[in-house]
Amino acid sequence: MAKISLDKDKIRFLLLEGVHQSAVDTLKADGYTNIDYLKTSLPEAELIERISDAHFVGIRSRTQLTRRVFESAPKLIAAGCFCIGTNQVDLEAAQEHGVAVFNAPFSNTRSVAELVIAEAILLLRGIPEKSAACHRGGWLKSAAGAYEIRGKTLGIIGYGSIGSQVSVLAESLGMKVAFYDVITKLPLGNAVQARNLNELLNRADIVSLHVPETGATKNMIGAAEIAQMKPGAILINASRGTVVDIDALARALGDGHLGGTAIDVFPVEPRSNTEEFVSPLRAFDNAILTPHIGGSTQEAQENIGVEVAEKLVKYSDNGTTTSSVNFPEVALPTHENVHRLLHVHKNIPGVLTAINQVFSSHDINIASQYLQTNDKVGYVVVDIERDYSEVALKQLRDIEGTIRCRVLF
Ligand SMILES: NC(=O)C1=CN([C@@H]2O[C@H](COP(=O)(O)OP(=O)(O)OC[C@H]3O[C@@H](n4cnc5c(N)ncnc54)[C@H](O)[C@@H]3O)[C@@H](O)[C@H]2O)C=CC1
Ligand SMILES: O=C(O)CCC(=O)C(=O)O
Repeated sequence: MAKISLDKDKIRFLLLEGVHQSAVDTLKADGYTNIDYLKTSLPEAELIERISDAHFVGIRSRTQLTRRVFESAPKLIAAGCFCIGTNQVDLEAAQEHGVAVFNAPFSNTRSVAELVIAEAILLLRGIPEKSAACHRGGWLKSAAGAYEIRGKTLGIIGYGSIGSQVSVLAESLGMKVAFYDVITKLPLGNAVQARNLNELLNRADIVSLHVPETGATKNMIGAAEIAQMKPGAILINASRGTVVDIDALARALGDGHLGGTAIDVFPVEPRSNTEEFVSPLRAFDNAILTPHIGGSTQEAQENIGVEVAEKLVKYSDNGTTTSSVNFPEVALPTHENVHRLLHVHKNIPGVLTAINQVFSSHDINIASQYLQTNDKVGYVVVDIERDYSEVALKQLRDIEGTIRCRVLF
């Protein structure tokens, strides 16, 4: 029969936002050479044009994969977020279009945690203002308002991978740690879980945010929450820009209620390094402002490049979806001497029966079959021992509820 699956050099990858070279190397090592590599993100209209014939797309946090983008990407089978956060992707639209989304849930955790600790030390010493004064020819030699972090209380909001890593580093420097999380978590070391957000805000000298962007975390820290913080306390946000009300924070720096801040993420971030960064926080020397680089270290980016590219390769080569953030997870063995059929469909009754009916009506022997579902989507993988007709494949694609059906040889 005619070859139905694509040769590797025909499978097109669109990599944006300058993902690390390790991603390109990993893809090439596995035979994927058709790679369109861009250093920047793309605005929606341009992205729609570039993605129209891509099978895989790789992004970081700037590129918005919207419903319109998925509607314009008929060949797309997977998206790789070369970062932790996946809030820039319409995960529901991706799922409805049969696009599996992968990320790197741990590779930049340590980089963010180190930055937060460094910022806590610098802010408690008043270094940002002192450094800014030196740059302008000033000389603020004084111990007034300068403190060690030893013995101070760090309040962590969101005790997940990053929050708990910050907790360990902070304790190793002699800090006390309290945390607030919506889930009851095992505290590491001597950390204690606060009963509610206000309790944490009331007792912490430094508050650091490590929650994902969700409806519940939008403006989680606004004027009312800042008012609960101790006079002179420090606020650090390296999570997502939507979590802090920046105008309220600027007012609290202006009236002196807060002693300083470090912000790495903003409600609106420039799309490229040439676009102007606009924020009311630019007015304050005691605000460390960084361009969303919490996870931007060589170590993290290299690891992320390999990790996400390997997940894309695995999905392309054998259909494995382990650790996908929006797809039913299936860990598959290699498929030697069989053809492997991947069928993604709406999770509605009768699809599996219909699939099996097609196989039995064509007398096709099934070597093995795997099924996993979530509330919206079903993912069936079938290894077929013998040759089969394109008619059978068309019938499989025509089954009601089918989103995507592809064959691996
Ligand atoms: N600045 C940067 O470059 C980077 C930023 N990030 C951001 O950091 C976030 C956290 O990363 P991880 O620690 O890996 O995520 P994680 O998923 O391991 O931890 C998040 C924690 O927040 C908790 N949480 C969720 N909603 C909450 C709420 N409403 N109130 C209190 N706690 C809540 C969760 O229960 C969980 O324990 C990411 O979602 C991403 O947005 C991640 C990496 C780099
Ligand atoms: O490196 C990036 O572009 C984004 C890092 C980040 O925010 C994440 O990993 O969630």
